[in-house]
Amino acid sequence: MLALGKLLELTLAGREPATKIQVTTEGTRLRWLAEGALEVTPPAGKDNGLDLLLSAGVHGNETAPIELLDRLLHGIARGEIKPRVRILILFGNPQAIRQGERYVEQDLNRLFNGRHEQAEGFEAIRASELEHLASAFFREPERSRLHYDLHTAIRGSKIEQFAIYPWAEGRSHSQRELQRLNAGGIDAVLLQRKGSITFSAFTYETLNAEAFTLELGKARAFGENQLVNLDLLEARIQQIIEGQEPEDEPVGLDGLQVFRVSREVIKRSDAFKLHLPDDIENFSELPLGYLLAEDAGGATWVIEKGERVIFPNPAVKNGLRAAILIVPSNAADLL
Ligand SMILES: O=C(O)CCC(=O)N[C@@H](CCC(=O)O)C(=O)O
Ligand SMILES: [Zn+2]
Repeated sequence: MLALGKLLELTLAGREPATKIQVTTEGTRLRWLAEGALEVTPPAGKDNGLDLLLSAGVHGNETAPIELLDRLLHGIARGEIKPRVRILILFGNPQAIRQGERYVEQDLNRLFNGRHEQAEGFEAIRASELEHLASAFFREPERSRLHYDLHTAIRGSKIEQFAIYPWAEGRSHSQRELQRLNAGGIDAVLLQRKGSITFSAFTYETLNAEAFTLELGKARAFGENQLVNLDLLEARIQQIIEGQEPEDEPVGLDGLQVFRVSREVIKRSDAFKLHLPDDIENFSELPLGYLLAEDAGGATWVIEKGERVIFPNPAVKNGLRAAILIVPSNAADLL
């Protein structure tokens, strides 16, 4: 295997490769760009016009998606996977990956769309670097742009694998991309209704890519991901990379559950209290009228009809999202 196929090993060791460019016998070029960042270019004449950004490890303790990208890159570096698309592989937060932590100083996935300019520390610098790497990668206007930012969640989930679809004024949802995801084992999509400061929101809103955060199961340490089954997604990503997606797939989104964001619960102060058991699962429906959270100044969040909760986390810093309330939706919301 070409040495640059060992991007994860290099990243875990905090080392730069001696050789920055390598080419497989078939002519696929690997180029090391920065820590945890590698560009793959298909052989001349074999490129089908898609630019595919695959990121994982934006949260350092979410290892199953990092292992997935490592497997795909090994396949490419051994010549077993034959790319027909340009690919940018990014391990988002190398320092946090080495430490096995969600983040070191601050949540990298709250520093995009310029938010890093108002922050300090190495995660702010990394967010800026990731924005530059993604912008340079998606530089050709006539090519298709697709970004999957791969994550796992802190807690268990009633729906294990789901996508978060960012929002931008005037943009419609791509049925093709949703169908692709559904074929890759993604069972639900959550539609955002406003702009955001996550990595996928940056590539969607600012770089005009089709972009999704993909939640793929529960976060565990390296080597402990036997319960996270990524077979369908891995097979689909490999098909996208090789330009080999089936042409005769049934059209439709019948297998995909649709939710939309009802409200975000923002923690305003140290007085914030979230009234949920520690083991509550994502997508749990809460009773109408339930007092979900309280904050300084008498602020309260009371559950409205049909609301379910995902990503509850009272430990976030003040000013950040401590939970999302969502409601079931239907294809009519897929504009
Ligand atoms: O399990 C949790 O509480 C968080 C899981 C996670 O990291 N989710 C992403 C979602 C990003 C998005 O909203 O697109 C995050 O919180 O950054
Ligand atoms: Zn995450």
